[in-house]
Parts: sequence; C-alpha cells; structure tokens
Amino acid sequence: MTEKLPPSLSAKFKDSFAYETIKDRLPVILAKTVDAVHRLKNDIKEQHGEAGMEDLKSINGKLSKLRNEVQTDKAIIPIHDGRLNFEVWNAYLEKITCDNDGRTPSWFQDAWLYVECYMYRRIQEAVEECKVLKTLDPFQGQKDQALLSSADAVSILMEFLEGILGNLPSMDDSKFRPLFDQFFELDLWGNKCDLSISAGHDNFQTESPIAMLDVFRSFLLVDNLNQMWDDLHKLNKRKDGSVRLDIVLDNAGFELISDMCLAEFLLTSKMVSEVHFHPKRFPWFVSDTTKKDFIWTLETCRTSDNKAMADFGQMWEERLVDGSWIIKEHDFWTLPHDYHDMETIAPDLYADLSKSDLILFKGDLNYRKLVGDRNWPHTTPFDVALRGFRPSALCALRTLKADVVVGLLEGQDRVACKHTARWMVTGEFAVIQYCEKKSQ
Ligand SMILES: O=P(O)(O)OC[C@H]1O[C@](O)(CO)[C@@H](O)[C@@H]1O
Ligand SMILES: [Mn+2]
Repeated sequence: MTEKLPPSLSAKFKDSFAYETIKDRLPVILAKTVDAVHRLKNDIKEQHGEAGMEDLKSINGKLSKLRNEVQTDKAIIPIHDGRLNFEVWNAYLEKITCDNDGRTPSWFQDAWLYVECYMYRRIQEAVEECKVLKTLDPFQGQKDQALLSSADAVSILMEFLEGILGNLPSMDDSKFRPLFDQFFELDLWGNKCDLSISAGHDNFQTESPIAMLDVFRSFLLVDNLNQMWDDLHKLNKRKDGSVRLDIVLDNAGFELISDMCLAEFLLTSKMVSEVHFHPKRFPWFVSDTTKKDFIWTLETCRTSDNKAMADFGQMWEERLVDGSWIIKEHDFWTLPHDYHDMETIAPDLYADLSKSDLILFKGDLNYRKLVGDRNWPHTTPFDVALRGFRPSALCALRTLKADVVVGLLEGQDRVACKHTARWMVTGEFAVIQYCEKKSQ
C-alpha cells in the first residue's frame, strides 16, 4: 500500500512562498549573480586573459538564459556538463516526468524543492563548462563580505567563548547548563543570516548576538533542548569520552562561526570528543558553506587583529590536523532529494551518519529536506514527517524561512500569525526539534 502524503510545496499554489520565490526571488538572485560575475571582469582579465573573458561571457549568457527559463516556466532540461552526478540529476528528471504521466516538469508546476535545487546545479553547470574558470564561486564575494561585515558580532561571540573556556572542563551542571542552552541558541539564531532569503541583499549579524538571545526566546516555537541535554548527558557519562557530533552545515559568515563556537564549546567541555562538519561540494543557495569557505574562514580568523579570533583561528586549524574536527564532503548534500531518500541514494553517507551520536541539521533548507518539503499539518509530529529518516539522534536548528513547519501545538500557528501573517518565512520564528536515536 502506498503511503498517503501531503502534497509537495510548489509554485502552482499561487498564494504560497514557493510561488513568490520562483516568480520574484530566484530571478533576482540570478540577475545579481550575473552582476557579481561581471564585476570580476578586470581581475579575471588580468589573471586569465582572453580565455577568462570568454568564460565570463559564457557563464553570464547561460545564467541569463536560465533566468528566462524560470520566468517563462520552461520545461526542466537535462544537465549536460558530464560532471557532479549529472546522471543522478537526469535520472531524477526522468522519474518525475514518468510520475507526471510523461509531462516534463517545469518551474511553476512542480516541486519547489526540486526546481530550486536544480537552479543552483544549473549555475554550477555554467561554471563547469568553462575552460579556465571551472573553480569560480559566483557567490564568493557576497559570502566573504558577510563574514567581514559581521566582525563585531563575531568578536563578541568569540571573546565570550574565550572568557569561559578555561572553566568549562570543571564547571558543575548548574552553571554549565545555562551556557549549553546559550550556545545552542546562538547557533540557532545564527541561521537568521542567510543571503538567499534577502535575495542577495545584506543580512549580516550586526547586533550583539548574546544580548539578543532574551529577545529571541519568545519566538522559539519548539524547544527540545531539555531532551537533547538529557540524552547527550547520559551518553557522555556512558561512553567514556568518545562521543561524535555531526553538523550538517548551512551558511558561511556569522552562522558558520556560531557552528564552530558551539563545536568548540562542546569539545572543551568534553560533552563530545570529535566533530564532523558537512559542507557543500559546490556553491549552493548563495550563502551555503563550501570546504573552501570553511578553510578561508579559519584563515581569516587566524590572521585577525582581534585576539580571540586569532586564537580560535589557530586552535581550530590545529583541530583539523589532530582530527578532533573533520570536514566531510558528500555529493548527496547538493542533490535535490529529501533525506527520506538518503538511505537508497547515498547508503554510504547514511551508514556513516549512523556512527554519529548526534547530528545537527542547520537551517531552513536542511529542514525542508528533513520533512520532505510537504504541506504537513503544523501539528504533525516531527518524527512522522521524517518518514523513517533516523540514522542517529538528530536535531534541527532552524529559523523559519519557508512555509512548512511541523511539531507545533494546536493553536501555536494562530498565535504566531497574529504577530505577522508572514510568520513562516521571515526568519523571526524558529524551532529546535530533536528526535532521539531509534532503539535497535
Ligand atoms: O540558508 P537557509 O536557512 O537554508 O535558507 C535558505 C533559503 O532558501 C530557501 O530555502 C528558498 O528560497 C528558503 O526557504 C530560505 O530562505
Ligand atoms: Mn543556506
């Protein structure tokens, strides 16, 4: 018997955020990307000469064509760069065509999650097909700027962490627990800062992140920190020092720094013994972290004039060498599949994540993929929406930027809606949703 599931979010629903995104936000992102690439003209000419200029023209031509395809609801076409799992993408396209009784999917008619992921794959295709600009990241400038512009918030957070670090290993639970909550909350609210929600407009962390926590707390719709604390605490006592944390990263800039600070906090306090970070294999949803962004962030910290930033930059580079931090790339994170499909599409990744003690999923897109980007009733239990995806204990730290949410109490949505009708998409509201490890 096939499972009866709610429909996928899609731009075919005209009053949805999917419609607004495909109609307005994606074309703006594409236009801004063309602009950003164009502004690299002089540097590219200097570095690569005429071949670079040819590539630049070719990228921008392809992005402009793509923009037109989005705006005119063209049919989705296969990926032909011969790289980066192009055959998986094309098989996915065929499968949807088949599910549609032979109708090729298009931007406004089919699943939002699929077509939006596909747009970033097409941007990458334009880059892959270059002769000399194959490694260009069209969002690099925006991401780097996002970190530099949030320098004040970054230094406040790092100075705060540096100030308590020495006391952490011997701190008793009554003092430690409030800090545990604070570092998780800081990491959660770091997710307000992505560049695609603002269609590439600045969205940097400029306030003191610690001072903001009290204000933000009333916008937390689900807070499962207690359960997570209990489980991690038990594990920590039981496992004699060996506890693995995985962080499925989201955005570079302030959010990545808040991920790194949380990782440091948990390592120094010996709640965990190793942290595996999962960045994206290629530029994704404008602000998502690639391995290159991760390394650049550490280097930028290490060479900063701010003492705390420089100290942590150096310490974290050493963590990559001693293995307490591990960066793991996997193609699955830049495929269009939701996480219910991971076990079939990427069994190696699923098996690896099963060795983790706790997996943190950062941000909105990860949440959409966890719950399959479907129009679930808001009171659907989180574990029901996961549809069996449970490689280990997992926790979503997500500010709401898309019109899907589960796990709410009856009536919570109505209260939030009174605050703002757009409560699901502004990034003001958030959830910390935890699901324990499946018993064997
Ligand atoms: O960086 P995040 O938190 O995953 O957000 C990504 C953004 O892209 C979207 O997934 C779609 O545009 C939104 O839901 C969200 O605004
Ligand atoms: Mn993102």
